[in-house]
Amino acid sequence: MHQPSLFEPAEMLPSRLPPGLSYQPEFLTEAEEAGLIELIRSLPLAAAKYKQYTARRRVVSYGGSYDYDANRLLPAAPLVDELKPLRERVAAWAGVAPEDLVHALVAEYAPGTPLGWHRDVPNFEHVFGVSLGSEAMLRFRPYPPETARREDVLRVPVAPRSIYAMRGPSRWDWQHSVPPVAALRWSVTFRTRRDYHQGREQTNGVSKQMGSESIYPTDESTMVTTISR
Ligand SMILES: O=C(O)CCC(=O)C(=O)O
Ligand SMILES: [Fe+2]
Repeated sequence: MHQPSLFEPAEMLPSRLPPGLSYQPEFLTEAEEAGLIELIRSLPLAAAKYKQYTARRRVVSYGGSYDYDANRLLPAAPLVDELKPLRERVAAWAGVAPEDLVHALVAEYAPGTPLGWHRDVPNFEHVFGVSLGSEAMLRFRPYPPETARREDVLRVPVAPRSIYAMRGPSRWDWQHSVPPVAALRWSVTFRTRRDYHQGREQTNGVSKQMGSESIYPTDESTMVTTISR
């Protein structure tokens, strides 16, 4: 379960956060950020596909690639060596072993690129996201959507060089989205396997039924858009 930590200086955060969300600014130095951006520019990013749609952000994934037609996770290339130092840093921050971060997704958002409302695919449990380049707004709304009202949407600005964690309710009982970014931004998200945590921690009754996934397409990586408000 999420616990408040030193990483959450109250003055940096909106007054309400979805439970289970952690955020820390200045996780990386500017030099580290610049090095990562240079690396990402050399990676084979490609416009992601979601069923018949092509997403506007460009991505490359490591450790697994979700097939939205077959609704299953396919093997993907292992993490490139150059991203292993970042994975170690993220793992240390998150309190997990580096190799437990089995999935990594590098995403590039050109100016004007949004990411639609979704939950990440149910094969994974915790999600840790490092932001590079420019600020974005992460929005959260309760899930399932029919219970959501406009005033339930919470906005969490994520700065370049920051890191966030989505665990517990923020990961399973809320959807998230990113409205069109103003300037070029990248995120590197790492995920643990869902079954890795089973038996290790209480889930506090949080619903993790996969059945809902087919009704509301929920993407980890390649969603164009689902329901916008
Ligand atoms: O860019 C971000 O920080 C959000 C990424 C995201 O939600 C995802 O890849 O599932
Ligand atoms: Fe996501």
